[in-house]
Amino acid sequence: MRQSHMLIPTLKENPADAEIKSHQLLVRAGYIRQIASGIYSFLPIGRRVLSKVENIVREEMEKIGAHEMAMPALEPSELWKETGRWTTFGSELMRLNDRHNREFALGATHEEVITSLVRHEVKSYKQLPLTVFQIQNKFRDEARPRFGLLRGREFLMKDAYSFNESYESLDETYDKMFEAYSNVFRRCGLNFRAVIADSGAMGGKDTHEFMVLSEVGEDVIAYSDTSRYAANIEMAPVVATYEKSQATPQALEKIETPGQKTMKDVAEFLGHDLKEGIKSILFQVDEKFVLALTRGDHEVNDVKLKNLYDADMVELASEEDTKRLLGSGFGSLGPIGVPEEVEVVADHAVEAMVNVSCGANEEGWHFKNATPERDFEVKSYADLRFIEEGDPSPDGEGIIKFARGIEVGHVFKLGEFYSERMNATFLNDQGKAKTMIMGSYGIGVSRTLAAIVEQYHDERGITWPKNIAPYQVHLLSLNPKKDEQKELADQIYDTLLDAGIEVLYDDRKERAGVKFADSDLFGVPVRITVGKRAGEGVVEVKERATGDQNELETSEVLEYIKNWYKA
Ligand SMILES: O=C(C[C@@H]1CCCCN1)Cn1cnc2cc(Cl)c(F)cc2c1=O
Ligand SMILES: [Mg+2]
Repeated sequence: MRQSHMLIPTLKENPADAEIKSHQLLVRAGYIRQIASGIYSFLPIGRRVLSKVENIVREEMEKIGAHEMAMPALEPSELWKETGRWTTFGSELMRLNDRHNREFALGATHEEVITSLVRHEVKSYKQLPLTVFQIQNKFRDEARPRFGLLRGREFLMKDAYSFNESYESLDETYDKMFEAYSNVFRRCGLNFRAVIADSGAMGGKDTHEFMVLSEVGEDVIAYSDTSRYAANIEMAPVVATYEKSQATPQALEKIETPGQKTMKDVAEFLGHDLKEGIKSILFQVDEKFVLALTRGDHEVNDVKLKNLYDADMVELASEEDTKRLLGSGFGSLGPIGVPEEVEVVADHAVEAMVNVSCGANEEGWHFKNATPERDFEVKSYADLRFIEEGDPSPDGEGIIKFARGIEVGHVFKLGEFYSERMNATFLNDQGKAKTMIMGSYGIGVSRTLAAIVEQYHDERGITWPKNIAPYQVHLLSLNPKKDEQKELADQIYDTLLDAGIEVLYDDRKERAGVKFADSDLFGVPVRITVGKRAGEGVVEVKERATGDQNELETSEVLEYIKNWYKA
């Protein structure tokens, strides 16, 4: 393609509202332009890259037998009323009325739409399993769109839906999707982890998020430094074990600790380190009051507490409830002498503790030499703390490290939530009507594109992976006014095009400096420059990512490019 005819508006400066590299570079290099907050146009080179990502997704979906279709973006509200989601989704679901004043949603996701289609068209187990997908713009009125394509209000998503006759069959489809997603993100050159996002016990397989490791990611993941284990920070189970202290229990002592508020203050005041104190936090768990104990240097994981009680609500007890039940404020709470109505649970680490300090449930007083079971009852010991860097990985391989992640994919086992409410049934091999079992599987295609830029750029611009770049070769003629340069560049352009190479040809009447700067911004992997040695039939070839460059005879160019892309 000749740049003299193309719209690729590049900018020297970062746009004011662009805080992260992918947002800055995609705008500066003329890939996208914002029309409104969180809403973007893809300019020609942006559209080409988006298609490269789309096609990788499409190929991997078709490889596992998912069939592409296209569903409407206009979703009748009646369908969302059948599942109750018309009300549960508030202002994030964009809505509009047609000329007859009928209500529609602008498609945020398509479980209802696809289920309403399948319930009419699928009647027999012989038609299952069925997996369909689409690649389509979704609309979600995010309260705070930010970071360019990473959190937009209209964005490109691949959403797939599976309909299975049994949970075993759903597991098979889920595993195939899991594999396909790994292929997609590997082919996009991304450093990613499949993260256990399940709120259930360790290894719960109801849902995984695919996270690209990046400092600008919104989520924190705990991952193993030697295996592929990764889990959402609030889900990651702690498998660390604790050596029971061999110390002889000393006599309990009540000590005045005036003005010592935090665990750190108390530990310093009593002259021991944090891990020799017990942290006691009072929670309200649904209607119950629970005093959760952890070792002084650990943090209570309220999601785990919620799972332990299978509760709907877990929150810190109020000041007045704390005072009423335990007789003191937050700084002096402890497990000794708590009333019946307060249940005491403790993280496993507490069980191994002897002669430790804890609050005395009296303002400004603490106990020294407290020992579990002798001095206080614990109703149950459980994994109640947040996992920490350095903890052993739950899969037994390596140790845990933290990273921030950008969620680019999410796979769900939906079960019967939609098919039951929408009466999507099939006749099984006994002729009995059964509710279909569903899965749903999403990839943020435009978000993936931005995540690739986050992982592939340098100070001069984007450094696309070979199979994602908008073109394979960027051909520059530095001074088209010089005939020998223009003719040689035109000749190389035609040779490459005839060989099926994707070429972006900078034939503009611009200064060399402008051409080089734009070329570095675009990030096309290989650049061929026709300059002052054109007369000798010699051109320069340069690799964008490594900066390696050398000179080639015109006759060597095509072979060089073919080999470079075969490697
Ligand atoms: O989208 C999913 C589940 C899967 C993900 C993969 C592709 C198919 N759907 C979850 N989710 C997230 N945000 C939403 C936002 C709005 Cl406004 C909405 F109305 C619905 C949803 C919603 O359902
Ligand atoms: Mg998600």
